[in-house]
Amino acid sequence: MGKILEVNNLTKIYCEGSIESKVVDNLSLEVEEGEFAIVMGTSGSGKTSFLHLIAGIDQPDGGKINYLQKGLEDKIDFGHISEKAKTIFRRTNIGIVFQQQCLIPDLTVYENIMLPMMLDRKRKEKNSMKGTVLELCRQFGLIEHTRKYPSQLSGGQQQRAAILRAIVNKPPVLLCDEPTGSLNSAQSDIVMEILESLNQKGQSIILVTHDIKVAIRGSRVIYIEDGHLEGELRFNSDTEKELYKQREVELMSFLQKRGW
Ligand SMILES: Nc1ncnc2c1ncn2[C@@H]1O[C@H](COP(=O)(O)OP(=O)(O)OP(=O)(O)O)[C@@H](O)[C@H]1O
Repeated sequence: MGKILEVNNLTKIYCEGSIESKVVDNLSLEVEEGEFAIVMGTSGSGKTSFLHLIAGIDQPDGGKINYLQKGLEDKIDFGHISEKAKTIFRRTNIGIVFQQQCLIPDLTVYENIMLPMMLDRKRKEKNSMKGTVLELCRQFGLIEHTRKYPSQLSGGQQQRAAILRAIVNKPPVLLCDEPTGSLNSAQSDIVMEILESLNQKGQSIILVTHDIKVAIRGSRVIYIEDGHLEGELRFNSDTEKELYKQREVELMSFLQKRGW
């Protein structure tokens, strides 16, 4: 497996009046294909700002974000391509899940999940798109809810629909910002099981969280402090559930050393 993302000296500065604050400060890191990278750090350390930069939602003030296209030598310098090229690239290569589900209220679950496929330039046959959406809903427990509107679903069901919408175009990278932040622990568990099962099938994931129980489902924890990479922890690749307790102890010790 090769690298899927390279971030070099990434910088983001916000200005309030004459005061400049570097919220992402010369941050460099790499993400491997098939990795489940967890981003942690104290509140205000720059996690969401980092995610928004690599998602192309915000423009960096310095540094490079290279997405390495599967099977191609070419790198796409995501921080320096036009807005139009970025939108097209993002539509097929990056799935995004936020804490608030951001489903379109006037569309059914089925229509919400179908939407990225409809927008995809390489329009597929309508029947095959329908089959893909229904199969995903079947696999992830939403098949009985496809005709409902988001307001008729629980928070956990809405988040499941948001994840399916994010992955329906099979993006090489899935970015998640606190995807379980508004869910109770049972709903959070279901969402994490879905993300884990996607990752086991090869989906690369970068996920921001404060939650230790969520973080131990990943393969690596990237710790951000004051906008820069302060440390990393790699978990044993074995995902047996009995090992989660061990991971939790490891992670607690890693975080405590950083004053978390
Ligand atoms: N649009 C903006 N304008 C000015 N300052 C901003 C903006 N967005 C974020 N910030 C500031 O940047 C810093 C980093 O914010 P960010 O949301 O990235 O942190 P975070 O680590 O995700 O925090 P949390 O864990 O609380 O969500 C904070 O001090 C925040 O106030």
